[in-house]
Amino acid sequence: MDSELQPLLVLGPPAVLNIFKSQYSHKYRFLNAFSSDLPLLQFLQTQNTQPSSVRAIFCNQRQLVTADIICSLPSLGIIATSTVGFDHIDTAECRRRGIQISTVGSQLAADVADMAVALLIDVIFKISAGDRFVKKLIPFKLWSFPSASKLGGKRVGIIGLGRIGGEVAKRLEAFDCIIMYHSRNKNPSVSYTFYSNVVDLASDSDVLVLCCPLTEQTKYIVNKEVMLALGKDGIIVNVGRGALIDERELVQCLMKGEIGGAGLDVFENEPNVPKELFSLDNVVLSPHAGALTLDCFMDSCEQVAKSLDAFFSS
Ligand SMILES: O=CC(=O)O
Repeated sequence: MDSELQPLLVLGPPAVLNIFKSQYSHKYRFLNAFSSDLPLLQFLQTQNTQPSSVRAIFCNQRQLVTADIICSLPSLGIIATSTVGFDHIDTAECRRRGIQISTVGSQLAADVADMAVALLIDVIFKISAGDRFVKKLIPFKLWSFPSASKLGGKRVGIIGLGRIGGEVAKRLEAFDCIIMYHSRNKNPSVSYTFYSNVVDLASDSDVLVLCCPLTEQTKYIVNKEVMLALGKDGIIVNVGRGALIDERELVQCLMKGEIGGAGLDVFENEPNVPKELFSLDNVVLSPHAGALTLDCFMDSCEQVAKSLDAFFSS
């Protein structure tokens, strides 16, 4: 019976939810507030649900879990996000209330790392640009496409050597890239060169790959100074969060040729993407799709389910 099911407030789009629903509808009553325009309390009323009966939220980065939302739910004990990043959740309010935040990991890290490498290869070898070129080709011009540079030997500065950054490093090592990194602390278990300063890392790198979480400390970690240090042939790949880069400056640097190119899976004001980037052949854009593989969805669902099980059985 419905009344025996745990209410689970869903704040995120249907893709992962639909998979989760198909597997766990015997346990949870899904309150899909993401598709509702109503304020939360009104929405819960339409679902005949008391705010105090909601102990868990299932979300992802497409909807903010604000202090207001958290405050409306007096019994909330866990926020399970099907993402690695949790910058969409008001962590200060969670700390204050002792609310647990659970995130997901390994499959997602692997897929996002693959996306980072794919974007880098695309920018370096001009694959998307070449595709556009061939499709509007006047045959005798085939050989006039600008040449690419090789990936092997490139010095890659990874910002954030956590799970995703570690996977990126592993993959790019196999391409004979030289790996360096910046993170909050030096990681004694890796031999890559550590930089405590991002500008220094950028001046010694051909490529910067952003993989760190977005926090107050990392917002705009790549600013104009960092981009100028990277230089006119430098490439930036961002699979972390858009606001890790000062996007306005990024657009300017790309348009003025102050950096060489960019592969971007994330944007500062998603779902908005700066239109100036659309006509740049040295820029490859992707719709925050690094973690959109079916394997990733399945794995995330399993991990969210485990966290919720542990929470409800404790
Ligand atoms: O963006 C995706 C994630 O943080 O998992």
